[in-house]
Amino acid sequence: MSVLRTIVHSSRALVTTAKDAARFREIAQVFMTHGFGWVVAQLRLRRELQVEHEGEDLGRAAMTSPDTGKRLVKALTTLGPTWVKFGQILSTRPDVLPAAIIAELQTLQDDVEPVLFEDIDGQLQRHLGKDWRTKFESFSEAPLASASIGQVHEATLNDGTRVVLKIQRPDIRSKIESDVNILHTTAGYLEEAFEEAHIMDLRGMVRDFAKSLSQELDYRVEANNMERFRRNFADSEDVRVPEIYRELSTDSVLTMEFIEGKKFDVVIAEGEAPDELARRYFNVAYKMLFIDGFFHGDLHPGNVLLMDDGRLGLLDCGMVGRLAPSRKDKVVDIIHAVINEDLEQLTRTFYQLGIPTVPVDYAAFENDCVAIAEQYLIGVPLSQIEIGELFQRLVEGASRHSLRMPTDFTMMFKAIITTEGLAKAIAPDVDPIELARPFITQMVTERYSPERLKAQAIRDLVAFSGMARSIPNTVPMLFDDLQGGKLAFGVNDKTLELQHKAADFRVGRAIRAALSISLLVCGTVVIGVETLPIAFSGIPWLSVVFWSLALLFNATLVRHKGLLPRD
Ligand SMILES: Nc1ncnc2c1ncn2[C@@H]1O[C@H](COP(=O)(O)OP(=O)(O)OP(=O)(O)O)[C@@H](O)[C@H]1O
Repeated sequence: MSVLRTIVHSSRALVTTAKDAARFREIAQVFMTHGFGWVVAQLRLRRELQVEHEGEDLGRAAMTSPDTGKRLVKALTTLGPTWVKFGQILSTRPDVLPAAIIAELQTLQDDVEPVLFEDIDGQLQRHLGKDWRTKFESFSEAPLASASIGQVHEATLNDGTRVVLKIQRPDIRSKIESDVNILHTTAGYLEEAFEEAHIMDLRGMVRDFAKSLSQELDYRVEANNMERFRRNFADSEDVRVPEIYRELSTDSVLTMEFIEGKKFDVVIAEGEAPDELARRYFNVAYKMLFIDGFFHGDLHPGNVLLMDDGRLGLLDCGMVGRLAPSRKDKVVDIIHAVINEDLEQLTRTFYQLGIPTVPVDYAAFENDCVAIAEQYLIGVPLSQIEIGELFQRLVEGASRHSLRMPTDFTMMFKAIITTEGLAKAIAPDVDPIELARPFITQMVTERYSPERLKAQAIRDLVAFSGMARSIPNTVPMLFDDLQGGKLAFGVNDKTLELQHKAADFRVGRAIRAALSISLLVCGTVVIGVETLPIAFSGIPWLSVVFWSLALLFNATLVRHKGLLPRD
């Protein structure tokens, strides 16, 4: 099993191998040289790795300065593709790093040497066969582009079709695996040394990162993504996704249709774009996000081409995001709340989406989020609402209350920020919310469509009947546990503490629900008894007592402010 996959499936830091040790030392040295000696010192690794302290040390206090961000960018660029990509992922996490550093990380670019053609030739022989040249009428040995994982070459098939081949650098897989291994080990050390790293589940972040890199390293995944985009946009006149030539593609070589066009960053720099282009771009991005729930994870201007016929050519589909239907419902709630300036609903939905790392004080969280949302929404015309920035600030706000956003949502927010930024750069007057309206309407219609409601009702019924069947067994067990004192928890770990509190809360709720139902039933039976000839004048009062007790138990169910019931 590859190291990347091991990391994806393992929750413990791996002990680095002897081969990794030299690289580990090199990485620590690079960070020290760029002013991060204090981190290495805090991890108590200086002596172990035998690294020397060179130059100025920025110290922890400088964490919010742009200079720290610039130095971090230099260190990551020096360390190569894995670290550049991880930096790019961190740049989408305002809940993890201060805004000044995020702004610098957003400038991270690959800075790589092209691969020699003899190495490319070796890769093509290994993957397409020794006679690979016979499969092409012509093949351009000068690269069209050289990126961190692969190099792109132009070619012509024997039937005259223009194609490009994305060919992986020969040694990239093992280099990335070794670096991710080190990154994972370092994340474990950082979690032990810094509480923030622990709260943010840095190892979990590295695991997600390893998963997405292992997908980027397998070009068959990119081919699948492209084919899915092609299906989703089969009827669209707005977009063109390159066709894949499967017989000339493997996990390390991707052969696809050549898309002739001008990159969006050039279009923007030339300043010649009509509003219609921004509209097209929004239509494509909104359909991916809101209708398909399957979206391009990196729709920056370098990955979009403007074709001669006005269509948009989509490139680099290795990283994609997904939103399940239930998540899309939350997006509807958020946008609905934004349009209606309903700050309470906006806050509540963010809370429901977040993953708490410690028990959350909901009232304080709500105060903070409402204050943030007010700045962006109240009195601001719809066309001028900066929705991406609002989400970013809300994610930051949530993190101050130890609420982490799930990865699919941070990816979605990043996609919205990129879309908004790009479309505004093309046409500053375009109104993103107005353009989103038809998509939101369609999402709402789908959400309440008879088919969806019927499917949901069936799912609820199945879940409810399962629960009803288990009540006769679980309620007596819960009473036994309660009497035996097994429901008392004594946990120090903050994350576990929360989970246990939530479990405790659910168990308590189940018991109170069972008791109140029993009391209601008792009250009703007693009323029934009262109607018998041997009526006893105290019985109606007995019923009132039972019902009042039932009410009292239920009232306690809704008093848990800090742990609002989640869905
Ligand atoms: N189908 C295509 N048609 C025309 N040009 C293409 C096509 N695919 C890629 N290119 C060119 O190659 C460049 C790099 O391709 P791509 O963005 O897919 O690589 P990358 O994913 O950035 O590489 P890496 O994953 O190694 O960072 C593009 O910016 C574009 O100029």
